Amino acid sequence: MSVPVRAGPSNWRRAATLVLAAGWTRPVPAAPSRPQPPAEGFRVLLLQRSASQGFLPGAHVFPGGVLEAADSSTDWLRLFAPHHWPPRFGLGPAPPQRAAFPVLPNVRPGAVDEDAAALPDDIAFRICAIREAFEEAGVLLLRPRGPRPPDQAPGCALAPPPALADWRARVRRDPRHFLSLCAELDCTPDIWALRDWSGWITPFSRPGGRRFETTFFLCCLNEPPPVFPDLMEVVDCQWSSPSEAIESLISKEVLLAPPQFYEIRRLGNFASLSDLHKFSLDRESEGTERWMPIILFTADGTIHLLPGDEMYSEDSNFLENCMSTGKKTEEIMSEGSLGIAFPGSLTVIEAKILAICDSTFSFIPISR
Ligand SMILES: Nc1ncnc2c1ncn2[C@@H]1O[C@H](COP(=O)(O)O)[C@@H](OP(=O)(O)O)[C@H]1O
Ligand SMILES: CCC(=O)SCCNC(=O)CCNC(=O)[C@H](O)C(C)(C)COP(=O)(O)O
Ligand SMILES: [Mg+2]
Repeated sequence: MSVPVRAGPSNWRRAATLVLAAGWTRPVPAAPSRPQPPAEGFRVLLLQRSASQGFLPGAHVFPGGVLEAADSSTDWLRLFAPHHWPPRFGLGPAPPQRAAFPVLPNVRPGAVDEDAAALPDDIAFRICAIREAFEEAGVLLLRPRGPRPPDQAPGCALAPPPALADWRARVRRDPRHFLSLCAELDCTPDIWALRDWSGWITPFSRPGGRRFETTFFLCCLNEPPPVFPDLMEVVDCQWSSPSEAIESLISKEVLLAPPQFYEIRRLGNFASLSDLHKFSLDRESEGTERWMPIILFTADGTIHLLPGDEMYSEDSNFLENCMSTGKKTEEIMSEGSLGIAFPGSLTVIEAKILAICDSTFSFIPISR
């Protein structure tokens, strides 16, 4: 095993993304390719990125993007007052910080002026995810200003505002306008509907490659809201059950990057929206895991290793480097060195099907 590339430190972008899961009770139209309704009873929103995007062009992702200074602005305090205030804004106790590999350098260029007063990250990243869902998909996760409702049932999105296109253009031009939109509607971002879910750090792939430190939230909605792709950053959308999304990946109808693939596989463990919702509430006190895949270049392909894989190494060297091997992907897989001995992992057959994608994926347990 060698470590071929030495690179300068990456330029980290802090980002947030939102897994929107909606109960699905509508009759599914019979289509020859998909005769069966999904077993899961819920679907997740996937947005197709424009082919002209600099990062993951054409891929299907959850709504999300980079944290803007406006998301952390203390101007939000006036809107949340008098019902909610720092540090938790009614979110409940802060989840424990889990010791995590890797520790990123504490350099956060561009995102937030560290000298200025700012909202706590837990709030700012939620506002970011909600703003991005509005910008990219026209989905408005707001709730009327006022005390938090006592129950924690799945939420619902607000109807899109009249002049959606104007507001969206304004917010895209200047993210501070998202606060103006909320004020005009006498609402706040529904930060309480978002559950901490996971975190993903873009692996090192090449010097100067784009790297994100992305916080993933889950939001369960009783019903799928209408979606209006912005037709710029995002060109298409679909509500897919986890099994439909994986089928589409295997048949190459969609391209999913490892974090989206892994999270969708994991969502496939839940039979209903209420199971998923209950799970997301129950686990909140445990804190989330934040993972960085390590890219392993084989003689004929690429493998993304994940924590738990036999070859995964918690060595900070791999923060800015890949692994490489002279062996072929098939050989590595047949050696079982990707953690396929773990119970609940993808079967070798599924793994081989997935290997026809440009990258293969890690085969650690996709468990709850
Ligand atoms: N009309 C368009 N077509 C393609 N990409 C667009 C676009 N308008 C904005 N984008 C890109 O979408 C990204 C914004 O993503 P987000 O707001 O979700 O963080 C930016 O990418 P860059 O980061 O490459 O500039 C931006 O350039
Ligand atoms: C080299 C191959 C890869 O990088 S695979 C991993 C790609 N994904 C991530 O790094 C983290 C998850 N990313 C996302 O959810 C989104 O891509 C995003 C929200 C960071 C996108 O941000 P954008 O500003 O481009 O909309
Ligand atoms: Mg985006």
